[in-house]
Amino acid sequence: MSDPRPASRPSPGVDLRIQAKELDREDELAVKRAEFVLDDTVYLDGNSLGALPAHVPDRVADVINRQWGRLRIRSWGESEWWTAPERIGDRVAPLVGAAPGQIVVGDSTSVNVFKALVAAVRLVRGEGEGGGSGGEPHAERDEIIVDATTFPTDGYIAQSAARLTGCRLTPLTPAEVPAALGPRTAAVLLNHADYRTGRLHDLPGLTAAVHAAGALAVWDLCHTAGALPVGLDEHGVDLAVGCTYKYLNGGPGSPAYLYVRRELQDRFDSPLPGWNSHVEPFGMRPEFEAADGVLRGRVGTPDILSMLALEAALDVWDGVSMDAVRAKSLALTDFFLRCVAAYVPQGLVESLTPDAHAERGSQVALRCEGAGDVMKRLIERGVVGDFRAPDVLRFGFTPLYVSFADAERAARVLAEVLES
Ligand SMILES: Cc1ncc(COP(=O)(O)O)c(C=O)c1O
Ligand SMILES: Nc1c(O)cccc1C(=O)C[C@H](N)C(=O)O
Repeated sequence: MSDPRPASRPSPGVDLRIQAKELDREDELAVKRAEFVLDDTVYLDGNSLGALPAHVPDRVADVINRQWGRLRIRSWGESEWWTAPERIGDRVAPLVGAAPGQIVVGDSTSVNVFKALVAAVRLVRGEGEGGGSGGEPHAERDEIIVDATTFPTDGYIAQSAARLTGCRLTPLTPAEVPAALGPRTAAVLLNHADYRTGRLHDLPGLTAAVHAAGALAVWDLCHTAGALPVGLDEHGVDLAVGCTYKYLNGGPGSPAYLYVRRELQDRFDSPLPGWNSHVEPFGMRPEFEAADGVLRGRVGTPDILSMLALEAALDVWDGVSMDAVRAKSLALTDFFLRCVAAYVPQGLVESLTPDAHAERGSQVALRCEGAGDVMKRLIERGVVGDFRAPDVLRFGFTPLYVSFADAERAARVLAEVLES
């Protein structure tokens, strides 16, 4: 039988390449790409380590050469090093929907998970400094619920926090949480997006359910901050943490952040009180007296070089609307999935990422056989994603610098690798 299609009909590849060009032409965020150091690889690993904003090296060089090299100790005041954690916290705040004065930057995400979770249990029980104000103390609450699908560090820290507070730890998928909440639940630690599948969890709904049970919600925003609107204040989140080296492009090991809702701050009793969280750090007093506000979330000397690299990196967000970022992220992941469906023969990959926009973060996870080897070959061919054991290919879409042409090329090269 002859082919009924007209001879001039373009292949799906030509169509998709044309569409990618059109989508890139219409993309209001496309101009942002020039603000990053990128080469001709397709970089889809910004959900692990964000790309370098081009102006950061000069700013860091100034911090090293002038602030450290010439001003030395004077820089704690003159270069405003001392106040960097709260100042940069206020730069992160609008990106996660928080009013100023509720975020401090510092330490790793793991350390901040520990602070937030232990403090949440103490808050609910009315323990600690000024304890019991603002509500009924619930000393009998002795359960911490943790997302069973979490990035491992949160699970490990939750185990330790449970041991230290005398709580039992209940690992559950986020969908199972509402039904499991009860009068003994103290705190619930959840991920806004699943690091493996890219599934977005219902932060407003789950936070409301946790509150209805009289418990507190702690959210890990590592995979959503800088990728979509979070709305911490709007949704009444109690405590939140996140890293800054993924979608916020702060650099390898850049400091994490801790959000403490304003109404909880005067009762926030950190399990890691350090001299930087003291009301009078240079008083060098033997007894601890917590500082006011979110400063209580600080611990020791801030890691200034990383922190000021992050501060510089945050400039790329000036004038960027998180709604535009979300719209592009969804369009990119939709388009990538469409290209994968068009190029990759059926049955070779299975998407673990939900189709529904309301359930999708900013990455696509594809399950396939030999995923580790497939990712190695993709990287050799200039498409950088990552592999998560045992069988997941992860592709992160950072709307500030990933283009639709990148998405099309990644799917095309994936098909070539899988067919070779
Ligand atoms: C959800 C989540 N939490 C925490 C971490 C890591 O925390 P840390 O910054 O302490 O390495 C990661 C990734 O590294 C993560 O994906
Ligand atoms: N933090 C990382 C690191 O220090 C080395 C390599 C990877 C990472 C990551 O961020 C992994 C990431 N959280 C993940 O979602 O898998």
